[in-house]
Amino acid sequence: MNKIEHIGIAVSNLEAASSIYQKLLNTNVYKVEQVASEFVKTAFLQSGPNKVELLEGTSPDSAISKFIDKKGEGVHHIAFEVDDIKAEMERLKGEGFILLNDKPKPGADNKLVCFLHPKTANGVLIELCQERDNNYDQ
Ligand SMILES: CC[C@H](C(=O)O)C(=O)SCCNC(=O)CCNC(=O)[C@H](O)C(C)(C)COP(=O)(O)OP(=O)(O)OC[C@H]1O[C@@H](n2cnc3c(N)ncnc32)[C@H](O)[C@@H]1OP(=O)(O)O
Ligand SMILES: [Co+2]
Repeated sequence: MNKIEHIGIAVSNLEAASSIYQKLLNTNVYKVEQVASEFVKTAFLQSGPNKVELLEGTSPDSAISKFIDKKGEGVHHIAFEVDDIKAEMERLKGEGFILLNDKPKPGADNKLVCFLHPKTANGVLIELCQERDNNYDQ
């Protein structure tokens, strides 16, 4: 596990939240990306080594929409950068963590991702992120 790759924040309105975080971080959104498979629209900001991912649900069934319905807006997950997501998934499975997807899946910002259930990480949803290079076999 390398550095924190991003902090995911669940928001009800991506544009309004982007404007707030642009003021807060004194930088502009560098990428807006829809991840249809996750039913989310994301906006990324980076200041120094700190990356923030704002997420709006695009369907009532979206994990983000359900999170906001239940808990309101706020910090949704912590993503860690990994060099080899498959190896890390095997290691963490062996350590008793519950993986929410059994294969790496495409994420935003050119990553392959896997999520760990919050109940196996003291109530925190954890995301593993590996840079998605072109010749990655799914
Ligand atoms: C991939 C694009 C992008 C990227 O970076 O590349 C993203 O980050 S996409 C982010 C959105 N996608 C996901 O979050 C996928 C993984 N999440 C899930 O599979 C679900 O959200 C899950 C399993 C965490 C929760 O499922 P669900 O909401 O259907 O179940 P419950 O509401 O019953 O929740 C079960 C239990 O977990 C607690 N919970 C839910 N979400 C979170 C959270 N984000 N952080 C901490 N805890 C969470 C919830 O409160 C329930 O707890 P309980 O004590 O049983 O009430
Ligand atoms: Co994320």
